[in-house]
Amino acid sequence: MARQFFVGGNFKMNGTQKDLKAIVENLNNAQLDSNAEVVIAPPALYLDFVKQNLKNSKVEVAAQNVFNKPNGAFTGEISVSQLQDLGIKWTILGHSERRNELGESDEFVASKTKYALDNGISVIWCCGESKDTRQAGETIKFVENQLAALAKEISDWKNVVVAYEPIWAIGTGLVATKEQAQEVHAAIRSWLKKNVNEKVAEETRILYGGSVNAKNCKDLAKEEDIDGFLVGGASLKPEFVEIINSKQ
Ligand SMILES: O=C(CO)COP(=O)(O)O
Repeated sequence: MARQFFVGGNFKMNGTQKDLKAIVENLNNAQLDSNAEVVIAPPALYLDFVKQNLKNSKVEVAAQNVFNKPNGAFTGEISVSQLQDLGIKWTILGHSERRNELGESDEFVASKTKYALDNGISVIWCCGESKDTRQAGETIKFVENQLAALAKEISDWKNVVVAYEPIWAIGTGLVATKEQAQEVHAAIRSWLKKNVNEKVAEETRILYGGSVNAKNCKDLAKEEDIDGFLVGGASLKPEFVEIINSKQ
């Protein structure tokens, strides 16, 4: 089964209403690859604003994070039911910026992923190694450990998209080579085959993230196990359209 190409735009903590309106209008007016699935993740404060302004039915809105408890006394968090209330069907979880800056453990990320999936929210689950881990030759072992923590919690992978984002490539302009990315994507797929099952390995989309831009996306998109991208900085720019269309 061919996996549908998937492109996510992670706006991170960027944009005001004016900026976001311009980004959304650019997407509204663009010709987007009809075979690509596209989601954009604005800051939580603007989820509804972006959704209301989005007129291109090809594009869905995602949260950048969601909590693992129902509504209640959890200051600063947002709940699955609040996402559902706005008609949001996706969330990113386990981004390295949250793991590293905010101390989210593998177990916490896995628990939030389970909670979101159990309650009908699809998840872009992120993994990826630091520069030190890569230099120590431990990239694959590291990513496999992150996967193992997730696999302990979840059994249904149907609504999971994996994003491999090496930390040294995020926001640095140092994109992974297509060989480096393909090697880890293939390792993730073979881990899924061995530890979950063949169908999940075959069907799960594995995205690459880290300094993807209009120039490097086409070559990366040709790799067998790269099923799309999770884009940071370039998703705020008009070139995001070229990245969405990189498989055309
Ligand atoms: O972290 C990323 C997407 O989640 C990648 O960010 P950049 O594309 O800015 O490197």
